[in-house]
Amino acid sequence: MTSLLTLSGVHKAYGRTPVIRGLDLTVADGEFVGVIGPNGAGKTTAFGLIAGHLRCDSGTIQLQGHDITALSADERCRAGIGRTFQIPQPFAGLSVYENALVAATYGAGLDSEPAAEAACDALRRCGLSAQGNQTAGSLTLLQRKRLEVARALATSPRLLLLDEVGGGLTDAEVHELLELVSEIHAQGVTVLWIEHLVHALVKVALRLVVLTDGSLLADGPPAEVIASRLVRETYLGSELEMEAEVEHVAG
Ligand SMILES: Nc1ncnc2c1ncn2[C@@H]1O[C@H](COP(=O)(O)OP(=O)(O)OP(=O)(O)O)[C@@H](O)[C@H]1O
Repeated sequence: MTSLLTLSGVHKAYGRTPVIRGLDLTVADGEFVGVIGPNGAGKTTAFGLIAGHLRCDSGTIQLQGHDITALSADERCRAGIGRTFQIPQPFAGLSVYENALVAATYGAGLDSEPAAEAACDALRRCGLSAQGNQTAGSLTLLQRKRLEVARALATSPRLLLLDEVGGGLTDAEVHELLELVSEIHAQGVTVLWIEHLVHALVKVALRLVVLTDGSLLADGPPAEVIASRLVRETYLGSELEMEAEVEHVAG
């Protein structure tokens, strides 16, 4: 598999507080990578750096061998990076279809006809075709999660960054979301998914990376990473819920 995304020696501080410390990460085309780590580890910051919503202090980011470090978020979106946000902010008064259309038009920069096609396609893939005319504000929580994924998909990404889309869902709803993301991955989209629901993530991710204090603590097959003593020790004493997640998966 060829390399799709490469982070080399990436650093980022907020003021004087370093948050990402020399992060190196390579993701091959077609991978499905889960990203875990305690609260404040820098996971969302790393996504912001990859998607261009934040700037690296130093280091480089490459997409398909091209240096994208200096590109804006819009340019990176057009280069094939789509993302969801931890706190989804759909246009509540617009219809579901219009929300996807805005992403295709302004995110991906498509003209009206291809944008309409991309929006419809994204809604279909996310099981929201029947809700196209409903306002986004009237959706259930699971449908809002689906819409968040659809908005990212409407930009036709090669690399999809999912930031805790599973939060707040019931087990059955999480299962539906896993199926949705697995289908998207099977359609050829490379997935990088931050999720606190480790037990759910390990069912679908083929590789797991653990971020702690802004650098990689572990990287490998999910079962091996979760079983690693270092990883389990990192979660010990962290939030109880997370500790339980890791212990539950490790058995
Ligand atoms: N805009 C900001 N300004 C200052 N500090 C920030 C900012 N955004 C995040 N931080 C801090 O940077 C650190 C890393 O935050 P980040 O959200 O990247 O971690 P995370 O691993 O995604 O955490 P969580 O799992 O809680 O979402 C935290 O200590 C956070 O408080």
